[in-house]
Amino acid sequence: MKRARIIYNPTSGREGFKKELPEVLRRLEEAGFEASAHATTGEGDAAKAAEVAVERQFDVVIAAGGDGTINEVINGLAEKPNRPKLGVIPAGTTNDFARAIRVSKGIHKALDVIIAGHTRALDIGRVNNQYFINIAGGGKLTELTYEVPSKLKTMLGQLAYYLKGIEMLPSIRPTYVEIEYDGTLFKGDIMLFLLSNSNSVGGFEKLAPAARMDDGLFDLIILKKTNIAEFVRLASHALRGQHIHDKQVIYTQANQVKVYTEEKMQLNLDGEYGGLLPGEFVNLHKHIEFFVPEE
Ligand SMILES: Nc1ncnc2c1ncn2[C@@H]1O[C@H](COP(=O)(O)OP(=O)(O)OP(=O)(O)O)[C@@H](O)[C@H]1O
Repeated sequence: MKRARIIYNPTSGREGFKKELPEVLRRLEEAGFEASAHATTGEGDAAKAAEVAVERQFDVVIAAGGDGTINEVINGLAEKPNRPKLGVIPAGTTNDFARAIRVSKGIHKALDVIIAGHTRALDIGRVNNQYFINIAGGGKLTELTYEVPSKLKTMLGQLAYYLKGIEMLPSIRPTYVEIEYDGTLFKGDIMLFLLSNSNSVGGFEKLAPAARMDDGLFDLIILKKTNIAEFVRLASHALRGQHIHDKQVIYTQANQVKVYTEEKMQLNLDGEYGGLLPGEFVNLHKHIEFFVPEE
């Protein structure tokens, strides 16, 4: 019998998963799994729970929560040699990663995908000793994702980010960076850089239009120094995927990217604070097998 370990964040989103847990366990048992669950207790706990699940030789790990929880679970699995298959149940405020792998938002629909059993090996990113699945970035602008209080996010969802973004806009300054990508060197002042593994980022579905999750490459976006008016114009273009040809934007693909900074620059990994740059990013090709809908 296959064994599945659910790792869920009882506080994420509108706390909906907790209520559904008994039914989720029942359905997994009915589908032939021996299933058990771990409720995370706070920061870092989902990663630890994932490591324990590998040690206990679970065949499947199911991460239920927002992007933060899935990111932690990946961090717990990434360095292990015998990685279990990973199912994702989007139950957070931001579920960019689930959207990227076409797992729809309802808990039971997501569970259907896991029970159906179709999997695909996907790339993940590593920077210094941390892992990310969807996106890494730096620059003042990316910092707004963790300056939004989580209570506000629970209440307002995506809107909370936009409100915070508008509030922060006047204080966003460019930063001098040197970015080396697969042998090419960029030097200059930037508003932000993003390394994306998927094309679904913070509600911008067309931010990295060429991104594929199993091509061994990141999509690299560098937004050079702009004023506020230019920035607002570019953001509206980005919603339609029209930013990639702009002269203020570098858009390319790379397997390895090094980012050097002189002043302090925070690293954002999947929407959470990931320490300070500099960093060396590597795309780990088809590193984890995910349950995805059959195309
Ligand atoms: N029991 C808990 N109490 C408080 N925080 C927790 C608990 N378990 C996990 N967390 C933290 O919540 C973070 C965010 O969770 P997650 O991404 O699953 O949900 P979310 O609803 O999208 O949350 P957020 O909107 O805050 O990103 C996790 O990275 C983790 O540090």
